[in-house]
Amino acid sequence: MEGGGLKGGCTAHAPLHTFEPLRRTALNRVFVVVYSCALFALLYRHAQMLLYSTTLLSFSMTLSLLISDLVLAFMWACGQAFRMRPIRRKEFPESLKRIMKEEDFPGLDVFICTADPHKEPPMNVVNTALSLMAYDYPTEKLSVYVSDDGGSALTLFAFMEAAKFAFHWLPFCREHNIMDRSPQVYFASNYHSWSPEIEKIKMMYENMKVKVEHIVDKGEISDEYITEDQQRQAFNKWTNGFTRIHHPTIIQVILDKSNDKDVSGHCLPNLIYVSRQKCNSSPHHFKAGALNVLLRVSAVMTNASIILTQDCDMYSNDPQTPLRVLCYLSDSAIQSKLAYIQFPQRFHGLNKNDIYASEYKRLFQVNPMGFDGLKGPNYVGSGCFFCRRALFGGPSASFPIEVPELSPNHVVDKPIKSQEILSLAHQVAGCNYENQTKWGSKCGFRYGSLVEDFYTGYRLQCEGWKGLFCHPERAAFLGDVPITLFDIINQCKRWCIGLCEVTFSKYNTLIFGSHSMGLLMGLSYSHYAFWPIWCVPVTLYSFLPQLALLNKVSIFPKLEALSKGGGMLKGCG
Ligand SMILES: O=c1ccn([C@@H]2O[C@H](COP(=O)(O)OP(=O)(O)O[C@H]3O[C@H](CO)[C@@H](O)[C@H](O)[C@H]3O)[C@@H](O)[C@H]2O)c(=O)[nH]1
Ligand SMILES: [Mn+2]
Repeated sequence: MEGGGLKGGCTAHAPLHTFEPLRRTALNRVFVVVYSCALFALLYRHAQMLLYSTTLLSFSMTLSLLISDLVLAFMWACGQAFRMRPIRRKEFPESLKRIMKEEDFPGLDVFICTADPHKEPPMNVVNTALSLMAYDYPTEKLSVYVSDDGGSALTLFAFMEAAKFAFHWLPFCREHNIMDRSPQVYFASNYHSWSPEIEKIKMMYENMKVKVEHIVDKGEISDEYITEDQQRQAFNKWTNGFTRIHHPTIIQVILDKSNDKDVSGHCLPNLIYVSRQKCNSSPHHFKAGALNVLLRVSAVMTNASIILTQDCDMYSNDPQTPLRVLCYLSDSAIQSKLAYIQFPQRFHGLNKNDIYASEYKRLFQVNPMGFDGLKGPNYVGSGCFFCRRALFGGPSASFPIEVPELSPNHVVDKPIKSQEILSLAHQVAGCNYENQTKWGSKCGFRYGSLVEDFYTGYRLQCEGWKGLFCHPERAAFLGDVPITLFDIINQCKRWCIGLCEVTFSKYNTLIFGSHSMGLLMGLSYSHYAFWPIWCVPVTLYSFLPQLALLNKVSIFPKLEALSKGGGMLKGCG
């Protein structure tokens, strides 16, 4: 990307970031050559066997072997692209202060997506939001937007409670310099010493938790919990005809940085609840649709130049994360083409040896380093900081957008709760707003695949944007893995369908991808896009040995046959 060796964005004294190639790269390249020769020999043998086969049985078995091994060889070849130039990066947030004052930090809009209060408990979503609101970042530059695709009053209620708790929690984190800023994680850990102050804030948290869990269990908010008129007005929007798939837009500014100060007098970040309009007649495009609504609503309200997209089950595990991001974004050498900075998805609650292999370490931690040495990692949906501009056209040309207020250059000069801002925000969150616009095709998060993250990152990189992989030792975010077999199979099915949608479109990673980004990037993306075809060799290989045994056919060469130089098998020949 930026040349070889140990390099980085340098100031006069210390670098903000460096990177170095991994040591085994040369060895990997030699291995690829040797192993490719072996693969060609194997495929040659299969082809020869096919030509010499005499019975239908031996023919079909050899053909199955040939197909399986062709698929395996193709997947292997794609995977090797990651090993051609893997790099490891390091950033030095402590050097940041020397070149940048806090007043000059860019704005940061955080997007959290949730879709179902029963599958994604509001208490978890609230913990994610609190951990992000408590970032070590100037609060007047920070806004947190919550997209509720479940359109649930329970989620809104949970956030109203969370806002009250934030008045105490944020100054508490700052004063005690706490690392675990998700209250649930902090109070579950037992390393902090007891003090009356900790006990007091823990009580507050427990009270909130009991209240929220109680209303979620009951499925409705009883009158006793609604204390303010403003709250009552908000909940009145849940009228009789309101369902999760058919309802009007609800936008609620829960915290407003220009008015709300925490108990120590510091301003609080904006906290905005958004449930976009849903109607049976127009497609909602799942998470990509939700993110595009947030992109527009946030443009109208705050229009920060950096956006963090976050799944509701992924809390922040390190309050310094945005400073790491600034180490890259403030480097003018890479700024102009940089679309996003991806952190790995890491998970908590796995047992030490991860016996169910839920960590997907290769997918989320190893392969992205390989991508990073080329044009950058794929976007994985959560833990990713975008430059807003990247979602509005290519690196050299952005196109005019239908409403000037949505443009990334627009400066918001009205209070967030003003009537003009609120009515425009409602308008851009409507379900028919995107008709006849470029949203989802050229602008914003891209539609057309169930894996909108993979597809969006891919399309951005095809346009010429670059990504960057940031993998600090302490996990920046920690999330949940699916824990039931049903959930895992469902996730797997969703990913496979989404990837097939990309593979069988005109944006095929092998053809379009290699053409736009070069062969290695095309192969790397194909390693994911073609992931569903693993099922071909896995299925064939699980039946072949039994069939061969039953029919007394041997499918692997015998040593003596090989030493005679023929390689033909008695049974199959
Ligand atoms: O209509 C929808 C569906 C989902 N979501 C949210 O999208 C996120 C991811 O959905 P989930 O069902 O948890 O999918 P996973 O397979 O666990 O997620 C992985 O795969 C997705 C699709 O590739 C990515 O979007 C995610 O970021 C990535 O973590 C969650 O926060 C949901 O609340 C919505 O907002 N609206
Ligand atoms: Mn998930």
